[in-house]
Amino acid sequence: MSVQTHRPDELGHDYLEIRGLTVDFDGFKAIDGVDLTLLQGRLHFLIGPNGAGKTTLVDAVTGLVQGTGRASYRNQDLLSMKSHRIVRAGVGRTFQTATVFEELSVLQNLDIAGGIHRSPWGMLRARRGVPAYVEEALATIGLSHLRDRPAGVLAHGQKQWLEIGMLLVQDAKVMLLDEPVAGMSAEEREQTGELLRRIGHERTIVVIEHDMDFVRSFADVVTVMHGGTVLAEGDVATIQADPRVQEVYLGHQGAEHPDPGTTDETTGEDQRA
Ligand SMILES: Nc1ncnc2c1ncn2[C@@H]1O[C@H](COP(=O)(O)OP(=O)(O)OP(=O)(O)O)[C@@H](O)[C@H]1O
Repeated sequence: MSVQTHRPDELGHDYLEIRGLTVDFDGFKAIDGVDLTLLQGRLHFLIGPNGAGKTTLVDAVTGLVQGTGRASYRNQDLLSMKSHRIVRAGVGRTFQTATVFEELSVLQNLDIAGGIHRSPWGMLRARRGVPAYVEEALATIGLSHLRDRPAGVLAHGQKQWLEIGMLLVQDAKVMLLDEPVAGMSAEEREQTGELLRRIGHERTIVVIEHDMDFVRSFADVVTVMHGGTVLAEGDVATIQADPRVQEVYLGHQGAEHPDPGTTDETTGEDQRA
């Protein structure tokens, strides 16, 4: 892939810049001096064997664990901010398990998520109709026809899309998604990839993923983590050809740590043609 010669802001892109990020759990460095530049408009995937530090990195950037170093977004250092302020600054995340309110309708889930930008007075006032930005999010995630259904009855994939919709109504410009296609059918995975492409033009999207098929289909940039550090970064072809990456996966061969070039980590199936 081409070498970056300009700062991202000189190119008019929004971006999140992580420098020297370290997370220390009682002397164990789960993240150890990570540098990453995550740029608007490119689907950026974070891969790596179990325990590589992917989720901890997202936890640190979103204020769930304390990190040192810097995570700069629009002239603010996220590492010095509380998690609710990070959300208000436009940085949102999803978790490995969906966190929607199951008894509430799809619409109510979105309305509550959008509430972070409304005043308490605005929250209390009777709402006249559905706000345009909620309608828009419903259409984008393809759930308009299910708007009045309780979120609990949604299919697994639809719940993940609702979570992405909740980030849309929060106006998250940076989205950090933790294994969004885990447990989805092939069709749902394809639809999720298309959704991320659609919303990714105007946003900085980072996806933690084990499903190498999904990574190959949709990644613009892949960062491989190992032992709390960045092992390699590049497009899919570059990553698959990198001997260090092959070593990390092949060196731990088995269902949990397969070769990224040939195996689907979620199924363990060999995908060589
Ligand atoms: N709160 C914690 N206290 C101590 N160690 C932790 C804590 N959270 C995570 N770790 C350790 O930090 C390392 C990185 O974990 P992390 O969950 O970030 O990895 P990961 O790359 O997301 O793995 P997976 O793909 O399995 O989700 C692991 O060794 C894990 O056991």
